[in-house]
Amino acid sequence: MGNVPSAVKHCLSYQQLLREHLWIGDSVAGALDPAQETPQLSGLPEYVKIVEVGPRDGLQNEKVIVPTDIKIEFINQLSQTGLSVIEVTSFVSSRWVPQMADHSEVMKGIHQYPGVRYPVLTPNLQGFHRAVAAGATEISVFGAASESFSKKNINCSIEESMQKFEEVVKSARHMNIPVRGYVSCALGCPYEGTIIPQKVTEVSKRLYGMGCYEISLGDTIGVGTPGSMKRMLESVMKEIPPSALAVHCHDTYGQALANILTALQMGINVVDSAVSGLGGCPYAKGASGNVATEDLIYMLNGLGLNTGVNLYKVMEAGDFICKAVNKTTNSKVAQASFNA
Ligand SMILES: CC(C)(COP(=O)([O-])OP(=O)([O-])OC[C@H]1O[C@@H](n2cnc3c(N)ncnc32)[C@H](O)[C@@H]1OP(=O)([O-])[O-])[C@@H](O)C(=O)NCCC(=O)NCCSC(=O)C[C@@](C)(O)CC(=O)[O-]
Repeated sequence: MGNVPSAVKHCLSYQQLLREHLWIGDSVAGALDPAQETPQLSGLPEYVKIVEVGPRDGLQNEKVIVPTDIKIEFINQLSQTGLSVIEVTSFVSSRWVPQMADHSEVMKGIHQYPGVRYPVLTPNLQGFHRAVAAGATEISVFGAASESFSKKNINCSIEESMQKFEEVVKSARHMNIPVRGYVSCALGCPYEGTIIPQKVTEVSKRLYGMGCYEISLGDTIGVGTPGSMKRMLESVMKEIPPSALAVHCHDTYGQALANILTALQMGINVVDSAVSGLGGCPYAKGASGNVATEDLIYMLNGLGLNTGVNLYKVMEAGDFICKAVNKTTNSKVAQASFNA
């Protein structure tokens, strides 16, 4: 059984999972090649990059403050799963998001593994300078396609936010720091309801134009469907190539995996997710967790798509953080495996 984590060895469905060809990461993967047996759906990429947002999006809405050393251990465990991008924290106001108040300690405390990138969120120059001082080498700015959400989330209009982001991107460029751009409410807003694809396209284009290397389109409250995802992406892709886009799906209405599959079929190969389906935005009432990384990997493995991520190690990290925050996992795959 090679390097199988101990908690996973003991779950009854481990053998069953092996039979289902889910093991990725050692010789078993070579022996069982899911791609040979899995009929490929059309238009899918060969490789999918997962951006793990559990330590940031996953924890930011937790009411009880998670101790800094637990956050650090969580990130260190995730770093050993094969994930290549782990969003660590956000350099926002502790008055607005108390859970992220230890951003500098977390950033400084993690072990940075070779081959893993550790971006952080920065809403403005103040956050940017603090992030750099703490050792961040990649950042994300986070805008919205909804005026009301922008105001509630970062206390300024979309136009004002773009001006702040321009300053951040300019400073980041001087330091060769890559910047990712988020567009929240891409498929709906908790305050305005429907958001038209043209608005999402307009904001995405601004962020891409100012130098964000990738635009992550967020279904912040998880209301999208494959239909609305397709319509939104068709519009955004008129201005931005799919190679510079990512999707970020919350699972409130249980559509996240279907929405992600739609995006993959349209040529997108970067997907955000959070271990155990943790997550939610404090300023998006009713939003549930992100799509669970475990469930995403299970789907991608079943499609024969390469992620380079070890599902079992991700399940272990999920088990660790769920126990630490006293929560039951939202991942169906973890539930099925551990409860079988
Ligand atoms: C943006 C601000 C700071 C504006 O907040 P503000 O109150 O408008 O800020 P201000 O510029 O007027 O300054 C007021 C005070 O905040 C301080 N301040 C100013 N900037 C910072 C900073 N960077 N870090 C720490 N402190 C800061 C500043 O120093 C000052 O302190 P005082 O003088 O009163 O003691 C605030 O609204 C904020 O922190 N918002 C963050 C909210 C947040 O993190 N939301 C969750 C993000 S999730 C999300 O957006 C969705 C996403 C990305 O996950 C994708 C999806 O799911 O779709």
